[in-house]
Amino acid sequence: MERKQHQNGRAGLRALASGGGSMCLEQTVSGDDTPYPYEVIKESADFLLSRTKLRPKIGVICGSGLGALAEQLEDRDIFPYDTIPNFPVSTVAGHAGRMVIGTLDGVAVMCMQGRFHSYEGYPLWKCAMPVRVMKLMGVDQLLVTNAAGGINRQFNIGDIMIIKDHINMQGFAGDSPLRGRNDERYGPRFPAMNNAYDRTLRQKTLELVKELGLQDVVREGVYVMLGGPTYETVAELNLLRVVGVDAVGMSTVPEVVVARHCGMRVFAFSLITNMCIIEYETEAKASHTEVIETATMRQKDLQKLARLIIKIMSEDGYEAGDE
Ligand SMILES: O=P(O)(O)O[C@H]1O[C@H](CO)[C@@H](O)[C@H]1O
Ligand code: HPA
Repeated sequence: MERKQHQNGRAGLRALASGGGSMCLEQTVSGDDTPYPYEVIKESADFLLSRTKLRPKIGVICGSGLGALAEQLEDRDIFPYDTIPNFPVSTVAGHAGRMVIGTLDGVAVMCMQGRFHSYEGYPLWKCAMPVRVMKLMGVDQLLVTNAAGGINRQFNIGDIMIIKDHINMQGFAGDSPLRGRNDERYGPRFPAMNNAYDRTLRQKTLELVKELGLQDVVREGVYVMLGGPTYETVAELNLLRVVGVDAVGMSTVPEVVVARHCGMRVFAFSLITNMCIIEYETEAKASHTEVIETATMRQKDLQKLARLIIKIMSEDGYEAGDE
């Protein structure tokens, strides 16, 4: 049953966080260079906690065109991003821009129906700030989904790639959602990033996809995030192929880095919405229309897979620090 759509959020510390306040916090949060302090994130978390009875321990981030999963939740509380204090807003087609808290097969989950990308003008820490909000609400396992272009020539459009590792290209260039003063309440200054994508969850999922009839379309591979919003040139794609990338997108890595920093267990998959074009002699072009069309076509299977992963997560019952 749909419960309510919240409309009356307040700006809260938003003015303060953007430099408009008068307390000493002002000096530490004066621009996009500096992640929101703990208190600002806590305000967003407390806002949501005070308006839902549910206490989700599992978070979901829906990629381009993949937000229909949020429609499957029962007993939903819906919060458009512009009603949540301190939240950015979604500006991309296929990202509804709402936080949906509800139950899926009896399990409480909070689901971002749409995410934030760096090409929208957001710094990486702001793209990933909802993950910290989830953390302060009690979430300790995160399912991240995205639409991605297939680089691996064995892949087909519509395949689902379980992410086993990523290449943090922005990190190579000195940018990171963790750039700036480290807050030990989330995690250490230098977090490890091997096994970022939980091995047990990947193994269990791979064992069980046969029961869903998805064994022929589920793959594993390496994801790279580029800044976008341009799709890749042929030369760029050739470079990515050489360094072992299987799929390319413009998201996910900042969210996963922040989730791992604060001890969350992470599972992520890419829907291969298009095959990257690596020939010069062609009129074909990558397009967001194709991305959304494929995502819409593959909704049912993606929802089946997401339900399976959420079931595995809830049965395993993970808490930060368990590994
Ligand atoms: O990663 P998600 O949000 O699924 O979206 C992907 O699709 C868009 C490009 O078509 C880019 O935003 C890319 O990152
Ligand atoms: N490149 C980058 N990002 C993407 C793509 C792509 O081909 N498809 C979906 N997101």
